[in-house]
Amino acid sequence: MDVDIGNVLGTSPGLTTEYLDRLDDRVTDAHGTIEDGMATEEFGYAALTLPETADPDTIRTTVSGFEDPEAVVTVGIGGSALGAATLANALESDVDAYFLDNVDPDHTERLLAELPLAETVVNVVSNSGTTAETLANFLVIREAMDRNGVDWTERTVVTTGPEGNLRRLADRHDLPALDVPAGVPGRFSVLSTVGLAVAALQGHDVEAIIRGGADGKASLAGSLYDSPAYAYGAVAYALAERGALTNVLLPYAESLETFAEWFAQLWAESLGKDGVGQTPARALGATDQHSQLQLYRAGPRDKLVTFVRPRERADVAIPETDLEGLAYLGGGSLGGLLDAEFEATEASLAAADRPTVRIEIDRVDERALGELLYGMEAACVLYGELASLETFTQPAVEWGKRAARGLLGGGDFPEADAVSDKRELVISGDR
Ligand SMILES: O=P(O)(O)OC[C@H]1O[C@](O)(CO)[C@@H](O)[C@@H]1O
Repeated sequence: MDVDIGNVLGTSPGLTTEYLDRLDDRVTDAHGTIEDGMATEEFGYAALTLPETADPDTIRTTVSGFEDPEAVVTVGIGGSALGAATLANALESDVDAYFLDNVDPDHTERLLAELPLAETVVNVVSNSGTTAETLANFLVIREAMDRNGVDWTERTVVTTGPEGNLRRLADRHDLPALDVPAGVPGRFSVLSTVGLAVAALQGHDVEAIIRGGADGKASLAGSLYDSPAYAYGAVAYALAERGALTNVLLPYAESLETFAEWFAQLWAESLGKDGVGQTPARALGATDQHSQLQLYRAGPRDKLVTFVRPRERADVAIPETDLEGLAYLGGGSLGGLLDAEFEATEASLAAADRPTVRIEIDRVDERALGELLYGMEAACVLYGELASLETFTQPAVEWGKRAARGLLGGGDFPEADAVSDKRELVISGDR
């Protein structure tokens, strides 16, 4: 993974090499804190040791009982689904991967109708074992299997913490079960059982993914000039301090679209604390050049645009054409056009003094994905150290959970009362 930060120098907002040199002293200190945290497997920092602690054999053995599944559906949400989805949507496989990570009845009903239930593995993932959406979806899919004469206990694998509903369920029905590694928040758990069980079921090279993470870990160093991940985390932090309060994650590869979704949770849930943070925006190149680029180039100077692209990819030729004015496309390729669009968009933002960072990987394969995912996690941890944040917790999400639970009669939560205090000013279209 390479990180090119040249296009944040002299932009507006922007940085200088003199400032980066001064910031580098703080990066050195932060790296020391991160290394200490890794050495003691401290909560959160333990995520950055996963390339050494992840156990691909246990993952493969645990899912080996499912002979040649046609599909795997992951029932989980947030970090319990997005890492596996990033890998599944980036890599090709004959085993179809689906994700039930919402409780939209229309979507769930359509998915259940589509799934070959008797040939599907249900991969239920929840660290806490109490997440309402996950448990509700599991109960629904289990009932669907019952209704279709499929023994759900033969089709289900569980990944969860040491206690809770899912652990008890796995014990009661002797289900294959994987442990969520201790001290690893969901959004940092892709390089563990949480993110890798689906990859194993889909026949991907799990060891290569972990090796990529190890490449990322090996590239951590006491200077941002020696560590792509720290260079990115430091620059994102410094630009946020200068008003770049939105970070547009813009991959130039359809296979990395879900990676942007994974990044959004990592960045928002880790760095949105105490009234500060940098809002992750998800976009896709070249498509969003025709929908959002206007704002990035001519809107408020409050964004960093992070390009992510593979240097190599398959390609498709564009046939020769006599269409008026389009001859320049004929004989080229879609990949050549995508590359030209990327270079032009990057240059367009630079010409408007808008800060951008270019993250490049060799290709979208297991090892490069492992390094990219690890690198973004390390960048996030560094940003959190520089900003003195509680990077690994997410207390703000609990209020809404209690309110929803109270509304559903799941306990006496004052937050639920606040729902009825909603201020109303409805402008109706009804005539
Ligand atoms: O794995 P669990 O406990 O179901 O949590 C799922 C997700 O919900 C959150 O806890 C937020 O509510 C995320 O941090 C986490 O990734």
